[in-house]
Amino acid sequence: MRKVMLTDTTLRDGSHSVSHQYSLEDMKKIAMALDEAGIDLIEIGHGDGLNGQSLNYGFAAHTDLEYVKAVAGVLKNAKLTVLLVPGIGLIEDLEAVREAGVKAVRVATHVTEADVAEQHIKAAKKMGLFTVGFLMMSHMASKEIILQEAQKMESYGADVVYVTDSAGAMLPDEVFEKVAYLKSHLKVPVGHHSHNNLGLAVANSVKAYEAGADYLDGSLIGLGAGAGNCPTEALVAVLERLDIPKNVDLYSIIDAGDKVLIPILEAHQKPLPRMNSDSLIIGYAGVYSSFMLHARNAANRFGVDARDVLIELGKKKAVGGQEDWIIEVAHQLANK
Ligand SMILES: C[C@H](O)CC(=O)C(=O)O
Ligand SMILES: [Mn+2]
Repeated sequence: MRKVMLTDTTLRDGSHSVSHQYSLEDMKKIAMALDEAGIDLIEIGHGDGLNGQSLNYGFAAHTDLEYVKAVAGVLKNAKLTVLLVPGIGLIEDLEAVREAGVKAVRVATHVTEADVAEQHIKAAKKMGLFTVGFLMMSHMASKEIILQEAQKMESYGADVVYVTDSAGAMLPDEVFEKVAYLKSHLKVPVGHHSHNNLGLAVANSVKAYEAGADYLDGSLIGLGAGAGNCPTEALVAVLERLDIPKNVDLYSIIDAGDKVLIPILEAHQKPLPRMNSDSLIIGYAGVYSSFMLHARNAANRFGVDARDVLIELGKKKAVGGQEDWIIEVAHQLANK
């Protein structure tokens, strides 16, 4: 059986769950626990990636550079990783965090827009970074289109390409079909990042492995946008039951969640992630997970149902970066 590499995103996607308010000490403690447990890549920073700090996406307690500087020195084995959405993050931002100790980057684009990653992937490779192409909202495109976009990322130099289920909208057979198709046509390895909106994150991750994925994602206790990500500790337990080799130790990763992350969430007075009716609707409607908070706010403001706002955005095929649309949609629904 081939080994699976695990990326933990508690400190990046998971930062949505703490409104991007991790302190430097929180980041350090969690990163050390993940590193000790054997996580291969630890992704950190604002939930929306490098330079995500804005009125649209929310201001973080610290800049990405401050977080990177705090964490880089405490990791022994894991690759310190950031996420970059071209247009939100700039090549200069990547250069700055690379100088501060970042070893890997995931360059994320909407599933049909790999072209916008060309300069960023090429620049990342030139900087000597392990570079992952991250095709978001992969439920919105056919396997043929995903392959076409993945091949672009591969041609720019990506070391791995991800089928990313940003909205937690994909079903197990769909994950298998799309990952297997990429695996049989790409030269580089394939990865899968899941969200738990339909309660399928662990099952979909296992399906992705069975289809040939070599990289899988999780976050401690499933922290993350919307219903959260695939819970790393549950994924590790299932991989262990299936005898799939990995570098992560089960008890240490469980302890990282229980003894390190949960007390930090309690100190921030933040609830643990769970599937609720809103996040279920996100998976059902097939919209981006981080739309949830904005949809709730807009729904309250205009006196409409957040579920209708999300379903309408799904019909309009709204993508990350179009958060301003949420208010417009809520306003239109209110005027109907
Ligand atoms: C920028 C996004 O939050 C990346 C991600 O984690 C996803 O699409 O899912
Ligand atoms: Mn995500």
